[in-house]
Amino acid sequence: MTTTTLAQFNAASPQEAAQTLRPCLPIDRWIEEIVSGRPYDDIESVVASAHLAASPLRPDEVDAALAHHPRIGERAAGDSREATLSRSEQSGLSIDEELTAALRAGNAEYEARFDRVFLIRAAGRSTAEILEQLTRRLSNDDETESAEVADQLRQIAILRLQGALSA
Ligand SMILES: NC(=O)NC1=NC(=O)NC1=O
Repeated sequence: MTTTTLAQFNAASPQEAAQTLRPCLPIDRWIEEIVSGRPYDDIESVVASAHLAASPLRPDEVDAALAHHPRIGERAAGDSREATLSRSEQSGLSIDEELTAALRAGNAEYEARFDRVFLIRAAGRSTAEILEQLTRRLSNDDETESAEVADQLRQIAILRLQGALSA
């Protein structure tokens, strides 16, 4: 994970600053709002700006961003920054056959119900907890679930941003 210092981020060209943000959340409007808020006094201010720009995320923005997330339990292929991040976020998942099979079935059920990949902030969560969340969210109505997906996406973006910037 290459980190950028806050000073470098503030001093970079808009294009370079955008490159730091894109693997966190590939939404142009979100990236541009944060880039245009530079210079920031501290990382907390960048995070606050990122949170504001992601509240709310439009449904079309969420759908576009989801395309960059592999299924939970499936290893992201390739060596892009996003794939590397995704693999590290999912590194805590269990290799227990039963849990893995249940997760695979849950993903399929979720995709049949909501017609998109199940997205959850995986960092810091066990497979059992992810399964629990998946099961709970399966009974959400569409509107509630759309809001939950946007919130998970925002959490992943903020975690990635905090990992990408160093003081
Ligand atoms: N389908 C997913 O939830 N994917 C992911 N969650 C994360 O926290 N990182 C991912 O790639």
